[in-house]
Amino acid sequence: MAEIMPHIKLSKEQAVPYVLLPGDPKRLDRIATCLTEAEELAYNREFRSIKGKYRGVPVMAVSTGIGGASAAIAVEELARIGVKAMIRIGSCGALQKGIRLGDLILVNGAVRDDGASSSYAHSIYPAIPDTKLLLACMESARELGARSHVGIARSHDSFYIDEEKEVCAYWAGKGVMGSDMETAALFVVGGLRGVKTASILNVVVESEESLEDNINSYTVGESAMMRGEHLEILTALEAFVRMNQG
Ligand SMILES: O=P(O)(O)O[C@H]1O[C@H](CO)[C@@H](O)[C@H]1O
Ligand SMILES: O=c1cc[nH]c(=O)[nH]1
Repeated sequence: MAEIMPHIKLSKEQAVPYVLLPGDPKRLDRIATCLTEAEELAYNREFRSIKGKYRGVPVMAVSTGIGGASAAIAVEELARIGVKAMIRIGSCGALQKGIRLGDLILVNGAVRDDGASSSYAHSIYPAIPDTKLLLACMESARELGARSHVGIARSHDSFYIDEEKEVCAYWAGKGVMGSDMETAALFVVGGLRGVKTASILNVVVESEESLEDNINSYTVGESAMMRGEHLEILTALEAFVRMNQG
């Protein structure tokens, strides 16, 4: 009997080497429209999964939910069933002026301001993507004509802290491009488990704008943010095609 992972509810028999990792389970519906032979595999808690093909290459997508803790569980269980490369398809807030809604941030390192990655390794251990996978994402984004920026993200555990404004200003001052909640955990856990990782973040809040307003319009609207999401999905899928070509 195939062992089924306790949270993602997937087994080795279902796994393919390449996986997209959105946070939001609903994003899988939009990923599915880019695939052929798309089928839902499982849906347990925040972990929803689909499988299909992109330009003939088998891929899966698994939602990680919000935060490093659940993302780390997804990465662990996916590594255990044989996944070799994972690209986060996330949303983020920009920390620098000039980065616009729907722009993509291709993360080349993450500030580990989350709890999950700290439970795996001291905070001086770097949260970095796989170089080849990041380069594949950069080439794909360029070919697709996506407005993209390569730089550092800060992964955190809550944006409702009393000092949020000051904390964001601090990291903006250090040149950090955007904030999300899962990239650091993905990079650290993936790195420790020998999985190639990358993270593409679609900007849904411009620097110093209202977080709630923009996240709300992201969930309902047809907009620059939705175009950004479509481009980040295609960028990741094209990167997997490049990886598959060797
Ligand atoms: O849209 P996703 O991929 O979930 O990413 C961002 O959105 C959520 C917060 O609204 C956090 O998970 C954050 O990292
Ligand atoms: O500002 C934002 C927007 C989305 N996700 C975050 O973590 N921060």
